[in-house]
Amino acid sequence: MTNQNVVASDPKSGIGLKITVMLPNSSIFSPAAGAPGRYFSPKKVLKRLETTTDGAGTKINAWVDSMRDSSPTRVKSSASTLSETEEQRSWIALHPSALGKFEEIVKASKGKKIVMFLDYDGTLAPIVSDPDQAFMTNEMREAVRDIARYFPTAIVTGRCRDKVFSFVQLAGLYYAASHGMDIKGPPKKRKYKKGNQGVLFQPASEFLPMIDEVYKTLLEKTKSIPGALVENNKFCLSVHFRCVDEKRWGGLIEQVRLVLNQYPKLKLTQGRKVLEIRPTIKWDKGRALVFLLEALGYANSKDVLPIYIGDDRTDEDAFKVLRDRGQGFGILVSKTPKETNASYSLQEPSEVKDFLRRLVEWKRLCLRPQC
Ligand SMILES: O=P(O)(O)OC[C@H]1O[C@H](O[C@H]2O[C@H](CO)[C@@H](O)[C@H](O)[C@H]2O)[C@H](O)[C@@H](O)[C@@H]1O
Repeated sequence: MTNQNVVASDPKSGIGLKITVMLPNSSIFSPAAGAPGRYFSPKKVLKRLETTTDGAGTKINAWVDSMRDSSPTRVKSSASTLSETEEQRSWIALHPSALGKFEEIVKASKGKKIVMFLDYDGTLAPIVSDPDQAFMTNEMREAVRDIARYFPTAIVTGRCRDKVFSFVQLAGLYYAASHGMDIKGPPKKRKYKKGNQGVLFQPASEFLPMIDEVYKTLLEKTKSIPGALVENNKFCLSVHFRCVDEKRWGGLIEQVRLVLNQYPKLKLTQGRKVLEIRPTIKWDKGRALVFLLEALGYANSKDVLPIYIGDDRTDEDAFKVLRDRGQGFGILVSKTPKETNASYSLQEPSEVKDFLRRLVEWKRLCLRPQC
């Protein structure tokens, strides 16, 4: 257990109260309580302190609260002092539209090679309730294909590689699937050894049998929960709760936690209405981005401008890498203010498509002889 500061605002007086509460230590996943700048009503704080626990002592209610927040964590500044519009305005000032600041972005790329990193769900394709139906539009496919003609481009996704390829259907890209644990380059690259069919890195291969076993167990354990869906992403698993009645979220997380208690080498994280199970190895989308930059010959290079576009909590690892390196830009796809390490924002996949098209147009103009 650790002490954490939670700021709760009294609904009547509107006064913010700073309360120190004990929260479970979790190397697996820290529910959002106590995150900087987050505000909770006293009722919500008390709810968090309820003592429903699973076998590992983790508070189920804290998980359910966190599941409600979804991904990434919504910014909730003091509701009593800031209206939603003001909140939106101050967030946009910090994370302006990448379309509005397009000139600023391309100016920063002067003398540098742009490398594009694109998340899939929520970025290239809109969020839908059935994960098997998350198709991207043909217009988006064309925009990605054009982008990849001018700039090295990688799809960085939690999905398994075959699945995301069946959606994207573009061969000339890098694919960093299963949250970056399955990285493959374009097929005809001679740069990589013959025979490896373009596979560059699979840091979690030893976990395959375990992931498969947990997949089967979770299918069994969750089958009585209507709407619950377990997706096998090869090196990781997704347990979807988008179609599960909120009253049953507690039961679902309890089942998942009970199974995972038997597998200390797996960890649980959270995405958009999804629980994600992954090996505890130190690998994420941020590390995959660094790996790909190195594979492309840009290790420690100042001549590169990586641009990463994503919408999810897992994309924050990549945004953070860019921020820490002071290199390139993260662009968060979100309509609402969220805690993020991204520099810019776009509202939805259609804006992502517009941004990609503008980059292509700009590059074509630059390649003209008079430019
Ligand atoms: O890294 P990503 O490409 O963003 O993948 C993250 C997860 O995306 C998918 O789930 C999300 O999209 C679904 C379809 O729109 C939606 O139903 C679900 O609620 C979202 O969480 C995918 O199904 C997961 O396996 C990925 O981990």
